[in-house]
Amino acid sequence: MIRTRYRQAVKHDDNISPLASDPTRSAALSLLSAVLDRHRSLEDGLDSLPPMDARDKAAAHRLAATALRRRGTIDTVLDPYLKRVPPDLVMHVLRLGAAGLLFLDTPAHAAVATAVGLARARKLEKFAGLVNAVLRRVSENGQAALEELDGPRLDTPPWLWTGWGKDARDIAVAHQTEAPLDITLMPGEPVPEGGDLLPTGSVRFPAGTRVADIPAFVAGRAWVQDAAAALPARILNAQPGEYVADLCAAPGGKTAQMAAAGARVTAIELMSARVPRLTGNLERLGLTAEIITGDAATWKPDGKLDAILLDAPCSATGTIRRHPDVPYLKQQGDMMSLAATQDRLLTAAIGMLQPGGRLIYAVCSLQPQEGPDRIAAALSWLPVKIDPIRRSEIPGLEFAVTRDGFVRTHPGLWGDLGGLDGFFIARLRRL
Ligand SMILES: C[S@@+](CC[C@H](N)C(=O)[O-])C[C@H]1O[C@@H](n2cnc3c(N)ncnc32)[C@H](O)[C@@H]1O
Repeated sequence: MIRTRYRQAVKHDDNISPLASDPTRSAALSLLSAVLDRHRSLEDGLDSLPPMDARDKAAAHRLAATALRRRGTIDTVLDPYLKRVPPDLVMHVLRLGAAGLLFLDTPAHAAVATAVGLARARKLEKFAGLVNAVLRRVSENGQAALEELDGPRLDTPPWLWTGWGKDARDIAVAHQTEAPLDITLMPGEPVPEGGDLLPTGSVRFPAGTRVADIPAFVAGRAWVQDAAAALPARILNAQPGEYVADLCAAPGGKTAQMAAAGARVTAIELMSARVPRLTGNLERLGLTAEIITGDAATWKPDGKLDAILLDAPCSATGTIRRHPDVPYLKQQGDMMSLAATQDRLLTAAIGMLQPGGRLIYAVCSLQPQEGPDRIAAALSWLPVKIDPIRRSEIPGLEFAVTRDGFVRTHPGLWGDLGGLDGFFIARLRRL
């Protein structure tokens, strides 16, 4: 049955529209290939694109992100129409075409014709007939096929699903939709038009809002930061004049929060390539911090610190709805080395604090090995105690405070407000 369909479909080759490949689809193909074939991040892929119109680039990003977000579902829909698995690049052309057809309301003739044009432009003429035939089938039958499929499950790698325990389905459902745009405002800045003030203080705009269209951002009075990512610095609650460090700082959202609160901030960043973004962001906001390029685990502060924010390097599985490339860049096997790095940073951080000083440990991860397990380990060998986070410290998210006094957010929470990234946050005090 499947093979017959395929043979019949190939005959449609004669009807292919001569529409040439457009820059958006060509860029989207490069992005998809960067992530799936070369295991580079979407962000790196975007940086490597040739100069192009900003709107085309944004559209390419959206198309590639949708193909990644829904890859399991898309591949399942395509499968019956493929006699053999085609070469990777052809498969990506099909994925992009199907993403447009199934999830982005691209009209059938445009989705098919641009995919065929793209195949030809990439010297894949031999497969133009296949692309045409398969995508025609998807345009005819794809929506009906979708109704039979468990999208959240298909689009989530099993090791992640297992790690998310009872919340897995809620999280996976939330990943199917593009995240809204959240910003943090400088103290005293009024809520910009079109934005909704969230109970935790962040301001939210609908998904797809261009940050360049928000006057407060353009004026250097706001920065992009998910509502959950704004919580660690809010909970740290740096006071004017306090000596604090942001141990893993770039691109600087949390450094900016602490500097805006009037603290004396030292921001440390290991990757020199990420430092210009940190400095650039602070300059744009007119904020000051001492910036150190180096390993936070070996940095020595100028005296003991009042407070530390350790936003540790992690698997970033809490940010999948914003970064749908994460499941293709990280693997279960990475957990051990990330946990070891976090333990090293936690140990160093405690040594920098004055007695009674507070440490906020945060990870944008949903994996237990990176959150509660690291705190349990720290409690067993470091001179620290848990300082439980109180529900009143995160208004509107009281239910995210665990029995142990940690904060655990995930994208399935706040569903009516548009969700939020997954974070684990703990506050420790040096004994
Ligand atoms: C989760 S990101 C930090 C995000 C940042 N706190 C913010 O809110 O904008 C982690 C950062 O830590 C940096 N990093 C990783 N290991 C580090 C180390 N040993 N010392 C300092 N920075 C490190 C990474 O390069 C990355 O920029």
